[in-house]
Amino acid sequence: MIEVENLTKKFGSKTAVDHLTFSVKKGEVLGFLGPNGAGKSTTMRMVTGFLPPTHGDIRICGTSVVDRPTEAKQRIGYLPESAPLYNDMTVAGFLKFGAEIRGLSGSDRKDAVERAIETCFLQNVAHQSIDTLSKGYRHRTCLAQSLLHDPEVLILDEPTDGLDPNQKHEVRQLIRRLGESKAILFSTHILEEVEAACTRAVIVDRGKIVIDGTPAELIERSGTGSLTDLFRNLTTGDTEAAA
Ligand SMILES: Nc1ncnc2c1ncn2[C@@H]1O[C@H](COP(=O)(O)OP(=O)(O)OP(=O)(O)O)[C@@H](O)[C@H]1O
Repeated sequence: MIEVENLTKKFGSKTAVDHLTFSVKKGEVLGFLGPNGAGKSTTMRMVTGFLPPTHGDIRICGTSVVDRPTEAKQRIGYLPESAPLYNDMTVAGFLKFGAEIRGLSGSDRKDAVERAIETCFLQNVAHQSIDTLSKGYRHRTCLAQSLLHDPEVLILDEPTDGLDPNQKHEVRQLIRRLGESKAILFSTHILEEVEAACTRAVIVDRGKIVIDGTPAELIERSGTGSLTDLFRNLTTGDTEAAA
């Protein structure tokens, strides 16, 4: 459902993403790992059609994001790294607004908002103003907006960043559950997330994939049973600092 082929992004003389090729099938949750500056967010922004690639293409359910971006984006739910929220709206009001933007109206809009609230366990805060929410609930509200149109593909940029351990656990379980019927690509630099939420993971370093496998395969490849050791052996540390 997600096919990334030879995806490359250059910013001036800097190559942020370097000929990446991978795919994600329905029922797969692909963890996208790498150190700071490895090219994760740049890749996510190209996959979701917000940034044009220098080379390469992305197909969402067979539709090219480069050639037919509007059609491709209709099948994607996207949680960006710094997800935007309107603080003066209530949770339900924000989701209703999001559903309207997605072209839903009448009972379809009402059903979409109710389903997103239920899926992300937002019932208790549905009528609360967003500026009064804890970080975890704000995060879940952002996740809920990405689900409104029941997309086949979900792209989540560091979906557990800044959450406490209980909230991280809940969001990982939610990702796993959603992954049963969708194709999910999510970026993280938290290694425990590979075992907790992914069916497969890739590690990128300086814009290139350095390993691709199931959590069990990655642990075996580490030689020590530690994903941290594998990560440290395959990556070069902070790319910004290295540059
Ligand atoms: N708009 C831009 N202009 C110039 N360079 C950029 C731009 N966006 C990203 N970069 C550079 O591209 C590289 C990859 O950045 P990116 O944000 O994709 O990394 P990341 O893996 O998401 O990092 P982090 O884990 O810190 O979020 C970095 O060296 C970054 O400085």
